[in-house]
Amino acid sequence: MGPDLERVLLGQSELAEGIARLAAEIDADYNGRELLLVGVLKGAVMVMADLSRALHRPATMDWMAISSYGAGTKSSGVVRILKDLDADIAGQHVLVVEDIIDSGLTLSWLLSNLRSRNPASLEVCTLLRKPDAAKVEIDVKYVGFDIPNEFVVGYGLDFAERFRNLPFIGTLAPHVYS
Ligand SMILES: O=P(O)(O)OC[C@H]1O[C@H](OP(=O)(O)OP(=O)(O)O)[C@H](O)[C@@H]1O
Ligand SMILES: Nc1nc2[nH]cnc2c(=O)[nH]1
Repeated sequence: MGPDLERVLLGQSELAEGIARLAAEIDADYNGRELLLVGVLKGAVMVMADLSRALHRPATMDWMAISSYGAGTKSSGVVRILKDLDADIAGQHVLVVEDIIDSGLTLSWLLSNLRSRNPASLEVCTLLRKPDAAKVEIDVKYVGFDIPNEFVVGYGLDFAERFRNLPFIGTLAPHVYS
């Protein structure tokens, strides 16, 4: 695991089961509707890659990059668009794919931004959610795992750009961020 990590929270097989469960729910709900998956860079890359391949339906993909965390473990509260969507989403069934909802501030901002572009429907799928960290209420239709209020890394999630390529989700050892 390495000295910079404290413990494994979700291993590879648990993550694969969670993704398969989410894909089955989405498959059932979107029967007969064309789906546009909107991935939120960079953290959602792994979720998007695995979830999209677990779906049994055609789906298009687009990407947005927004940032509110800078290099540390606390939300700055200021959301910046680093890369916008390539195409218009008006009239489309949009499913936002996220790695984690922590305070909810990023997603709350993103949803109001996307809603103003008049999609036919707008829902959210997140791999992880921290119920005890929520600062705003958000209606999230698809949640992989509710986790404790600890900073996690791996499977796309970083600390100062490190750890994104770990195949599992783990917690950081305190010496890394203190
Ligand atoms: O609910 P919140 O407290 O707002 O936090 C959630 C956001 O933080 C992470 O992104 P980050 O800004 O770290 O960018 P990254 O995906 O490029 O790592 C994550 O991907 C979410 O978008
Ligand atoms: N890597 C990482 N990014 C986050 N962004 C919001 N919460 C988290 C977290 O727990 N880990």
